[in-house]
Amino acid sequence: MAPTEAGQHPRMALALAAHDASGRVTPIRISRRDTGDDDVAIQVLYCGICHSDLHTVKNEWRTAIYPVVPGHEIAGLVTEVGKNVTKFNVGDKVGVGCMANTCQSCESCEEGLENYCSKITFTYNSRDRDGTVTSGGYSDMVVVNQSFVIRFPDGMPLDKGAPLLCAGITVYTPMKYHGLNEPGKHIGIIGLGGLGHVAVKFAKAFGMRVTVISTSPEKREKAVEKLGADAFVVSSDANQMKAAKGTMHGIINTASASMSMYPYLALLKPQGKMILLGLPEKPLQISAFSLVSGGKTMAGSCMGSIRDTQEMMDFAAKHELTADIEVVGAEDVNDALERLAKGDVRYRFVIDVGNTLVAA
Ligand SMILES: NC(=O)C1=CN([C@@H]2O[C@H](COP(=O)(O)OP(=O)(O)OC[C@H]3O[C@@H](n4cnc5c(N)ncnc54)[C@H](OP(=O)(O)O)[C@@H]3O)[C@@H](O)[C@H]2O)C=CC1
Ligand SMILES: O=C/C=C/c1ccc(O)c(O)c1
Ligand SMILES: [Zn+2]
Ligand SMILES: [Zn+2]
Repeated sequence: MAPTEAGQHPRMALALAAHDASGRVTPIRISRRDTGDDDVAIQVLYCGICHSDLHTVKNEWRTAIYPVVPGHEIAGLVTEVGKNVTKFNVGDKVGVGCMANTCQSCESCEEGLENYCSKITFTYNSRDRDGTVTSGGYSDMVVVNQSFVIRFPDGMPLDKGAPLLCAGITVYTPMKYHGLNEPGKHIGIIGLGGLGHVAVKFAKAFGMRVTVISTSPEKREKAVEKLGADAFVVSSDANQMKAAKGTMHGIINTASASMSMYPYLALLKPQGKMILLGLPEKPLQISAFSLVSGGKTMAGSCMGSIRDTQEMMDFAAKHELTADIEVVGAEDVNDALERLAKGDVRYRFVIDVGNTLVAA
């Protein structure tokens, strides 16, 4: 299908965009800004397919600004740098996650927690400073301010490393800031998908006991044998949930759909913490008693800072920790999005942009 025209910047790029809430994308020509003094231009080689992309293109969060070019687990090569850019050179292996700009002056930005900036611009589907809408990494090139570009450490592959730029940092951050990275502690991971499976890998790298809590019994064998989970609990099995009751110091919730929190909070020890990462379309159901009795905490966590993202990538490279991926061509992205909606991926789709998103 011939790409359609769109965009207000001076140079053209190829992309895949959603034009409605069907959950499908089609080829489109978009425009990208010229490389400014503080910008890095990147040839996109790989881009992960995060469930947030699916929530967005299906307008489940009611935020879609169509045409939406999703993609925020971007990996590629530097092709051009602005005159103020000193940290990167042409040919460098780099990545871009979910942030493309922040105000750099609010309290959060001042604290180095720009992921909580009140004026954040996301890499995709987000109004930028110049009024245009950001287009993400389902595209053959991106232009990003140098402050939001991550260096790929030596030995970290672009394809298996791309999902760490969102899934990786999103699970790493709460483990770091909520003391859920201490050897010997017991952590539960709800949802064995893109975020969930890298959460298992990071938790094991931190020396923790890990229990996967899943709606999919068929995921058990690989979770234990391949990912190294110490235990696997099927959330619909009352006996398995009862046996795990009150045993976990913390739980990372990556579920992409709504659920009743009661049975999951019961798995926490007194004063345990449930960290919410999943962003389901519908609200979660929770009763006060399930938090109050036991003095338990629920906290949200959003992506992570650029500094922590670089720290996470370096940690992952040192521990040879990468995502388990299924590489798809641009022509198969719609099938991948359909399969993702059904949980039929082990555990992250990654688009081979460099070899397959090419002009017809
Ligand atoms: N807070 C943040 O900064 C970020 C949030 N997100 C959000 O995190 C969520 C997960 O993203 P991602 O890992 O890419 O998604 P995936 O689809 O890869 O994984 C989600 C997992 O949730 C589980 N799940 C699905 N439905 C239910 C249900 N009804 N009850 C319990 N578990 C369920 C499934 O695991 P299983 O089969 O094992 O049950 C599924 O594999 C999304 O909502 C996404 O938007 C993503 C990135 C950043
Ligand atoms: O997949 C990454 C999405 C992160 C995200 C976090 C918070 C929020 O409000 C979003 O719109 C996206
Ligand atoms: Zn994401
Ligand atoms: Zn700010």
